[in-house]
Formats: sequence, C-alpha cells, structure tokens
Amino acid sequence: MSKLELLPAVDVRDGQAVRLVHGESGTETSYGSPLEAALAWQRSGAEWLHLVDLDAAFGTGDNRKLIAEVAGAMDIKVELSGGIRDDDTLAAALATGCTRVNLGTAALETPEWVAKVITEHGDRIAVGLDVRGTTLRGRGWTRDGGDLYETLERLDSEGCARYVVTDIAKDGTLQGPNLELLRNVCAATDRPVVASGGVSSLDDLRAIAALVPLGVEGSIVGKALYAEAFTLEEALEAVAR
Ligand SMILES: O=C(O)c1ccccc1N[C@@H]1O[C@H](COP(=O)(O)O)[C@@H](O)[C@H]1O
Repeated sequence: MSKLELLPAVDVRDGQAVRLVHGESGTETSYGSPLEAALAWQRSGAEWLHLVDLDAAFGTGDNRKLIAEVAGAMDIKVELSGGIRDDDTLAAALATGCTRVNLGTAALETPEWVAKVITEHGDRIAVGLDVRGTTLRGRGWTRDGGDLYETLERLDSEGCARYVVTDIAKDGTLQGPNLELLRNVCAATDRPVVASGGVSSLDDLRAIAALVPLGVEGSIVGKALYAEAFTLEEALEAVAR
C-alpha cells in the first residue's frame, strides 16, 4: 500500500505567508516570509509544497514574482494554485518549474479552456474542488459554481488527472477533516484525490491515510503546522506506514 503524501501549505497574501479561517479574506494570521516557511518545510523532510497565491485567487492583485522565487528555490515538488485562469497565468505558473497546478475558478467558469489545457498538459493539471456541502465555490470561495458531483463527472470525462478536495467549512479551523466527503468523492471518481481542510492532529492524518486504498493520495497540512499542533517530522512519521 502506498503511503499518504503530505503537502505542507504556504499561502501568500500581500507578500506574507498567512493562514485563513474558512478561506475568508480578512481572517489572516501572518507567519512571515513565504520563502523561509517553504524552506523550513523542505528542511523538515517535505516531498511536496502546496503554494497558493491568495491575492490572485481573491482578485486583489498577485504575488507572481515572489511565488516564482519560492517555487524556483525548492528542490522538492511544488503544487501551485491561485488565480490560474487563462493562457497567460497558466504559462507563468508552469514556467516556475512547479510539478503541477491546481485550477479552481477556471474549472467552474471556463470549462472549455480547462478541457483544452488538460489535454495539453496532462497530469501537470489538477482541479481544486473547493466545496461547501456539495456546492463548488470559486473566485476566492465567494461565488457558487455548481454541483460537485456533476462537475466531477464532466472533468473525469475530459481526462482530469487528479482532484484537490477542500471542505471550506473545515479549512483553517483545526476541526478535523471531512472524511465522509473524501470517501464520497473517491467513490465517484477513479482519479487520485488530495485532501485539504481541517487537519488538526496526527490522528487526523492517520484517518486520512486509512483512505489511501480508496483513492486518497495526499493531504495538505496548513494551520496545524503553523500552530505547532505537531511537527512536520512527526506528521511524516505518522503516515510513513
Ligand atoms: O487556500 C485557501 O485558503 C484559499 C482560500 C480562498 C480561495 C482560494 C484558496 N486556495 C486555493 O486557490 C485555488 C483557487 O484559485 P482560483 O479559483 O483558481 O483562482 C484553489 O486551489 C484553492 O484551494
């Protein structure tokens, strides 16, 4: 059985590494330099970095230069998201050398473009399914964007390689992951799923790791690491077997 991949998160707003609660603008807690945070996760043994340009996701500008600097400084794999919605932003994201990008809003608003780039770039494209209940949310999670399972069926048929599933109600809350949502998404698709939102403890990570046989491939870890609920070394050890 494969082990669960862990993706420590660095979310960037106004040049700072931050964590939000429920992804709501204005709830930021700042954790300083994004580059320092990313290098710290790499030194601690991370194999992946989940890097988000929150300003680009919210439409309040972007941190493109800084994001490219952080991605370029990494020796590990990078998953990049936030504001990747057209040819220009996709080209800039891929040019950072990241391993893959997550498309959120674009998958809801410009499905033809997303189908095209899935065909062109294969598994360098993932789709972030950010949900409240079973309703997808886009534009910084401020707008409804359709039904989770209908969208999943469409993206599956277009060849989407993997999904990053975030329960917005859990994100940044340290309330535990939505295991039922993860089970339901895994039952609806044969593509790998990366879990996001709510991880608060090593037991939460073990519970997500128990879903690997169902199709969960990885888990993003954010607030719990910054709040020092556990160390990344402890998390990697917890899911190593
Ligand atoms: O990660 C967050 O906390 C977050 C909060 C609010 C909006 C987006 C967030 N992150 C990720 O950004 C992309 C979506 O960006 P876009 O819609 O493609 O511009 C997605 O991966 C979210 O999970």
